[in-house]
Amino acid sequence: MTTDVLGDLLDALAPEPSFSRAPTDSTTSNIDSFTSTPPTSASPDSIWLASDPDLPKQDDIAVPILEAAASLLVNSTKDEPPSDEAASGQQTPVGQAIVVADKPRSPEASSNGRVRRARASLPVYNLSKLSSASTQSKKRDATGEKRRRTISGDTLVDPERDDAAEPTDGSDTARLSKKTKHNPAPAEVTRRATRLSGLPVEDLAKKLAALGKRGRRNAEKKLTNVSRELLRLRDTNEFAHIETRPVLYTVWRNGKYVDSDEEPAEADPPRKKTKLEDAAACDASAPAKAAPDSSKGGEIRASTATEGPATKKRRVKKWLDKGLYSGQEAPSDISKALNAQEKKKLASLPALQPKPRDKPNTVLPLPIFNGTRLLLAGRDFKLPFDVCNPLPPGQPKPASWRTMTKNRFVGDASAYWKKTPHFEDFASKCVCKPVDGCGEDCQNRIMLYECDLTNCALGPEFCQNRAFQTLQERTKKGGRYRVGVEVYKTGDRGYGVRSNRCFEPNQIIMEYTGEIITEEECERRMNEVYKDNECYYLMSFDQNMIIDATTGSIARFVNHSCSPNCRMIKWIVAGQPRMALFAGDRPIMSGEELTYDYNFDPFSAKNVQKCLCGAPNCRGVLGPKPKEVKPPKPKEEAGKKKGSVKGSVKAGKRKLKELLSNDRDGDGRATKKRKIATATGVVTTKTITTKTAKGKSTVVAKGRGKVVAAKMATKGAAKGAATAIKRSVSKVSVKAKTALSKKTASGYVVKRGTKTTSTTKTQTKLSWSSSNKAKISVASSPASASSTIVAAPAKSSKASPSKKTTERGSAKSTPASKAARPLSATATKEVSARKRTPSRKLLESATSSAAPSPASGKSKAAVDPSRPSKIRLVRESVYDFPS
Ligand SMILES: C[S@@+](CC[C@H](N)C(=O)[O-])C[C@H]1O[C@@H](n2cnc3c(N)ncnc32)[C@H](O)[C@@H]1O
Repeated sequence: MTTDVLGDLLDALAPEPSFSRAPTDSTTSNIDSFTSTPPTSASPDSIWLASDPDLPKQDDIAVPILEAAASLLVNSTKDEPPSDEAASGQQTPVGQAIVVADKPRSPEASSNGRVRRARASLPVYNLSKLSSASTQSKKRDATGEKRRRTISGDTLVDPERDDAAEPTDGSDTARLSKKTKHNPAPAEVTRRATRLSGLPVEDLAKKLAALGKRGRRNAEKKLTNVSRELLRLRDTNEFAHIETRPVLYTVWRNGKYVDSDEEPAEADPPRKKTKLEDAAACDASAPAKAAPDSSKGGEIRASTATEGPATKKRRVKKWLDKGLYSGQEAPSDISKALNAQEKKKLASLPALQPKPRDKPNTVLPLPIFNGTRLLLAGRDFKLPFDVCNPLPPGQPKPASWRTMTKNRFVGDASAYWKKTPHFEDFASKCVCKPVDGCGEDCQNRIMLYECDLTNCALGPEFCQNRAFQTLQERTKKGGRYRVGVEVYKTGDRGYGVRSNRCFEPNQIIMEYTGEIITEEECERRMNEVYKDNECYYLMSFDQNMIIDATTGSIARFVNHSCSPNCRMIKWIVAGQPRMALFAGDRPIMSGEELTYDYNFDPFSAKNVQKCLCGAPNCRGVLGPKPKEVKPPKPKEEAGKKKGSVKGSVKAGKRKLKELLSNDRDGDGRATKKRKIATATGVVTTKTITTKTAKGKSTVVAKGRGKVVAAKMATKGAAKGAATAIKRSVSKVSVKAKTALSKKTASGYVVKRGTKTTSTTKTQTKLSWSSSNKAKISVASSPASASSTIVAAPAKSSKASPSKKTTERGSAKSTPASKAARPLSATATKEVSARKRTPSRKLLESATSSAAPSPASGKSKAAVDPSRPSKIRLVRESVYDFPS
């Protein structure tokens, strides 16, 4: 009996994937296809899933069958009388064989093969629905029966066949399936853990091993047979997971299966209470409360009472389809705006009537038809204040050039720089307090020295005189807004630089960097390297050196304008001269082209370029700045300005420049107009006028002239109009010690008078004078507080009249007073020629221009004792002679 049962069991198990546990090599492929075969009577899906290695083991699937068989085995070994079902050829289906409620402790197995946990209270589940048999529930039976196939051994059993068509091989599994179908589970079935059933759950592999050789061979043989059937099955829709019948959905509620056929249709689940209902409820509970106001509420209640659950009425936003100004009168003719009648009507709108209790409206709304008018009139688009407004991509770009973010000394420049440490003589140190914040009165600021740890007691949190540091901070992270400028192609002047953000007045914008070269190197480059260039990026810098920004920052692309919005200013930063572009006195808007006045002196007519800046005051050519002649102020006005000028004198170089015309000393006393050597013929004379704010010292300026690279005479358009140029204005603060009779290598001569002051502000006017080995006479007219420097060419007679000569003097620039000027293309080319052959005519005119000096030919300064203490800071420079 046991052997028969086992045989049946093997037959039943033959097509099951569990057999893949002991495959032979020859059957591996079959097993593969076999394991991926979906439908079996036991659990089709699980077989398909078994092909996935990540999914539960196949043992788990085989276990229920084995257990079912085992239960049969147990029954048979005990020789128990067959039950009625068994007698009638019906056996307990798998689902029922697991547990029956009235035998709680009897051996049982989970219907789906999974080990169940024991539970203290044995809840009653409708296992026929929950278990795999539940998939064969009534509904499933009705709709999904056709899909079920039963595999018995190697024979597919047609589920449509009636009971008479019993499987021929007597497969228990097939029978079991049938029984399951025809014997619905009893109403009360409980779930029990398999491990509590007492039956050992044997491993299939063990069972196979126990079969012996022959048994295994039989089993394998059956497997190969089965696989052919399964291969056929593979082509079915079911295998390909093509659903041909509708999917049935089951309903679960509170963790329990709800059979819609069995259970009476429940009322709709409680809807979320709408606010309206809440309101109605509230109203119902407290009618007295709601009664006094709102007839509306009453309506709502009425409607809810009569119509049942109220649906929320959607609020319709009028303006969605009517527009923002819906309900307002529009002008009959929008091009004429409102006529009087319409205005009157508009004014009578109740919404516009003043209410006595209303607070006054301080924020005025836009006029109602503002938009209409704007559309009709139009307006240039302009972004708000500090919005970054870069150009769109795809702009033409200049040919690539090597950029340099820091100045670099090239060749002898470094050595030359070190040899002349004249800045140390004027090393500035401010005495500002936190409350001052290194503002306009800051000593360093006036001297154009940037504050740092060494020369300023205030930290960066208080000090406002750290423009270069601020610039570095601003730009180090990069980004268009932080950089704030971009190169763009202008219509007629090549490339230029525009702002893509706004800048405040006098704010630092970008640094002008490049290679710092000596004059000789500049000359060499002009003759050899740049000889075919159209644009030059050379600018006079400091100590007669030149910045060549051919390799440098984008500041080199900044164009000239006769009415500029920026300035190029040289500052001393940590002892080093640095040049940067600063915004002018007015703010710069986003999108403006950045320009500064080149104050450009071409060396020859060849180099005169037409200026295309388009400013109303355009000089017509790229040339030097004309002399500023301002009408003298009426006395009264001058008197009124007494106090203000005093303050303004402290205001630094830029403000002093403006105040030059007022010519007032530090005490507010009006001074006489400075004598400025006027240009005669082609000679350009530089005059340095100094003025101090305090003290009574006498200053005599004396020194030797030296050609400054950037001092270029005008020719061509500027010919004959060469004028004394107010070159730069600076305030110089000198310590008493250093100020005393100190002649510096840079050509400054500073003498102290009777009293010393620790801080003295000096206003410097610089004009250029020409000379050949110039002996500069500095003369102070008793009547004038200013010193005029005129050229007294000592050996002019020796010069050939046919040749131009310019001799370099020994003048050095002050850190603060030297303006940045681009060099003309041929500037340096002609310098050497001029050195040797000065024009007699020019020299004569130079001499004549020295005529006002009482002591022509010698440096001399007369002192006006009536004048207050002054330190006159004189810088001498000799200008070359234009032909
Ligand atoms: C330092 S570069 C400026 C950048 C130059 N536009 C470029 O494309 O490289 C100086 C040259 O620009 C031109 N330039 C600058 N400003 C000008 C102006 N206002 N009118 C005419 N040309 C100007 C002149 O050719 C001048 O020699």
